[in-house]
Amino acid sequence: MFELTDVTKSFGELCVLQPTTLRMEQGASTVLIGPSGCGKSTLLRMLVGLLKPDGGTIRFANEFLTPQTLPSQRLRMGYVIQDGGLFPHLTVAQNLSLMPKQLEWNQTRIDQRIDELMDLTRLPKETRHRFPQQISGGQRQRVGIMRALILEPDAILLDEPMGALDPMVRYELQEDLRQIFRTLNKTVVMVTHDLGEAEFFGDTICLLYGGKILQKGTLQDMATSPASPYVTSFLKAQRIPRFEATL
Ligand SMILES: Nc1ncnc2c1ncn2[C@@H]1O[C@H](COP(=O)(O)OP(=O)(O)OP(=O)(O)O)[C@@H](O)[C@H]1O
Repeated sequence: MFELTDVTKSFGELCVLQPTTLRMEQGASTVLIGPSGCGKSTLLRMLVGLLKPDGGTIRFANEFLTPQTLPSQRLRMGYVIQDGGLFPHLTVAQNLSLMPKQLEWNQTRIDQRIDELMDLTRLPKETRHRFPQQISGGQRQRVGIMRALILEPDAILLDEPMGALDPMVRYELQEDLRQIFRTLNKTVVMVTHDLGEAEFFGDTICLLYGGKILQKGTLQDMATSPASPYVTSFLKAQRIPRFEATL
C-alpha cells in the first residue's frame, strides 16, 4: 500500500532520515518506534503528504505521491494525532462533518455515517452535540479516530494516538482500535513510544535510530536476534512492573 524507495529527509543540517526503502502491505499494521527525535513523526508526515521528502519516492496504492495526485490520495488516508486535533469551537458532529461537507455529502448521509462510527467506536450518543472540551480525553481521541475513518479511507496513520491517555482508558481504546482495524481491514501505520502497544498493534515493527530503520520485524525477532546492541538497550529501557498477584 505504501512503498518508499530511497526516501531521505533533512531539516537544515540535521539529517532525520537517511536513504530508506520500505514496503507496507495492504491490510497490514506497521508500527514505528524509536527514541524521541529519531524521525518517526517526520516519516509519518511524509506518508500523508504533509512533508515532502528531499530525495527518493513514495508510492501509495501504486501511485507516486506528487502535488497533483496528493489531493485525491489524501482522501484515502485517515490521519490521527495525539490529542485528536479537533477544532475547539465546533461540536463533535460539526468536527466530523467537515470533510463530508466539503465533498458535498447530503445531511442524511453524514448523519448515517456518524451514527455508524459512533457505534463502531463506542462513543456515547449524548456526546454528539458537545464541544471537545466537554468530553473526556479518551472520548476526544475516539472522535479523532472517527474523523479519520469518516471517508472510509484505505489507510489510517496514527501519531501516538494514545500517548496522552491514562492507562485504563488507553487499554480499552487499544482493544477497540485493534478490533476496528481488523474488522475494516485497514492498512495501519502507527507511531508509538510504547513497546507493549507496538507489539499489540504491529504485524511489523520498525525501530528507528540515527536516521535509519535499525531493525524491522517482530518484537520477538528484536529480542532474540537484535540487529545491534542499541536494539537490546532500547528493549531493556522499558520498565515493566513486577508483582506476584495472579491476574
Ligand atoms: N519542521 C521542522 N523543522 C526543523 N526541525 C524539525 C522539524 N520537524 C522535526 N524536526 C526535528 O527533526 C527531528 C525528528 O523529529 P520527529 O518529530 O520526526 O521525531 P520523533 O521521533 O517523532 O520524536 P518524538 O518521539 O519526540 O515525537 C527532531 O530533532 C526534530 O526536532
